[in-house]
Amino acid sequence: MTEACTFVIFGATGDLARNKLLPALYHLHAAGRLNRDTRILASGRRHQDREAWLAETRSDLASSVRGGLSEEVFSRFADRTDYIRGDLNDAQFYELLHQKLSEKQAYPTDIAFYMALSPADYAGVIEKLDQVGLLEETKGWRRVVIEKPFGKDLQSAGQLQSQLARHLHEEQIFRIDHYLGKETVRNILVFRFGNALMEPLWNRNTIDHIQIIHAEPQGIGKRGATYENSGALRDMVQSHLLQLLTFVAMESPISMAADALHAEKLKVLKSIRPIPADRVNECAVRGQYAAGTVQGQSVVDYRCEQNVAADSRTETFAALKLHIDNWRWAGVPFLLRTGKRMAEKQALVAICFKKPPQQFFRASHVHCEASNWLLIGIQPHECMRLEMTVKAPGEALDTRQTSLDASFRRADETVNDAYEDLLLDIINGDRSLFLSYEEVQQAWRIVDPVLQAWEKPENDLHLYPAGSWGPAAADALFEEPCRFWRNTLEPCGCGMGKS
Ligand SMILES: NC(=O)C1=CN([C@@H]2O[C@H](COP(=O)(O)OP(=O)(O)OC[C@H]3O[C@@H](n4cnc5c(N)ncnc54)[C@H](OP(=O)(O)O)[C@@H]3O)[C@@H](O)[C@H]2O)C=CC1
Ligand SMILES: O=C1O[C@H](COP(=O)(O)O)[C@@H](O)[C@H](O)[C@H]1O
Repeated sequence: MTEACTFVIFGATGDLARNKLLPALYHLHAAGRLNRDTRILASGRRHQDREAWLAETRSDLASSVRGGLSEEVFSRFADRTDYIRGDLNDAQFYELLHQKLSEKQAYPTDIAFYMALSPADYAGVIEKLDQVGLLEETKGWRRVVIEKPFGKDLQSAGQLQSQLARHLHEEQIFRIDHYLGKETVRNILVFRFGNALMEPLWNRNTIDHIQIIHAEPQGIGKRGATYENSGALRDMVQSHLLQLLTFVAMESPISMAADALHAEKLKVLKSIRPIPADRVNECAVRGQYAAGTVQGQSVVDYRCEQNVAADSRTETFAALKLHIDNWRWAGVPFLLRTGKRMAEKQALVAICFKKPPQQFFRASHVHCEASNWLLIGIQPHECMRLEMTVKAPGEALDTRQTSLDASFRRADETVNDAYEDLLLDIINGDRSLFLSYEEVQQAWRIVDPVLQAWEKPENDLHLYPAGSWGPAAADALFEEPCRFWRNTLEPCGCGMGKS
């Protein structure tokens, strides 16, 4: 049970709120994790009143919540909620909001403001909240949740940070990256730092390269206008994939407290070698989906999606090769890849170990010697799976791949969605899984040269058919012939024994 507080959601009619935040709050409510006095004040433009907003919310939840919607649970959830309609640019809206939040005993005085908005709106909303006194902490705490991306490049992130710092102190700012709330992602920390076995292997001596992959069959839905200003590099790589990289690559922190984690993650980001402007094409590949078939459904070109320019050069696919210049990782490429309208949903970290120094069993392999892989499946399948070479039964010394699975969930255990755990952290004031500004700044430093190069029309944009694994050009990021993208958790083709 958490302490009573008020959640004000700006953008409660948008994609994030409807698909992630409200389901997470519903689940927390259903599980008895929200204090009975906790209240949710949703705000948006599209719906006239609470009834209209609630009807849509009910229908959204009915199609998304685990185990199906319970009318009884929903009715009590609805009792916690209210809706306020208004335009973010209208000063009067904030007066109304202030009045509502001051209604006697209606709202707990500890308030979290959630910015489920386009990044361009954050600073203006915070300034106006301050103008009407809603950020004063005299009667209770005020926390502001900022969604990614924090700015659109290094310079705008700096401006946003200065604007926020005028109204908030750092402990009030929760820069959220929902990937850090995912169960397997947090398990990376336990797997690495809770097992003495892994540490001696976790470095350049045994690891050949590391892949961090996110693929999704979905397109951009109704987010065309937002996505056109973003693209895959800003939408996924600058935030989620680089954060995953920090968990995989960081040194052991002195504790799991926020400051200690931030410090180690920051060291990794600072150690990433800058990509020189004239070498972007060697280290980065961008793509855009063309019409195709995804999971049996025909889909249109990205350029034919709603609110997308007919000549758009926005990337829906990005792949990047990075190097970390430190003692542990020198010479180990980190390959990051994300795409929309890909063949399957797949988020995973694939760690490829070096091959044994002597190839005793070469004759038994079809394509090339097998490597050991550690597959960290984030979604849809959560796993920690080590692929090993073993002897195939029979007279000859033939080999095959098998896997050791370190399952971390019993069949009867359910797992919270990332947003559920992160919302609890916000209520509890725990910032360890939220980002420091310095981390955001470093992440922009890494992607900025690529963003700038991609603004130039002469730099390649590779079209890929929807339903594929992206443009073939991304294969060229591997320097050696026997390296390949791990698209799925299926055992890899190499080293499966004689065919
Ligand atoms: N969608 C996702 O899966 C994820 C999104 N994010 C981040 O969350 C943020 C929001 O994204 P998303 O929900 O997809 O965006 P949407 O475009 O779907 O939603 C934007 C919201 O802002 C509201 N809004 C816009 N302008 C105004 C205005 N002038 N006055 C009042 N309300 C306004 C809209 O209200 P209305 O519709 O009523 O006009 C809508 O509720 C982004 O920063 C995104 O990067 C992060 C993780 C995942
Ligand atoms: O932040 C974002 O993440 C989603 C993917 O999140 P997941 O938890 O479903 O993997 C992505 O679709 C969206 O474009 C991006 O803004």
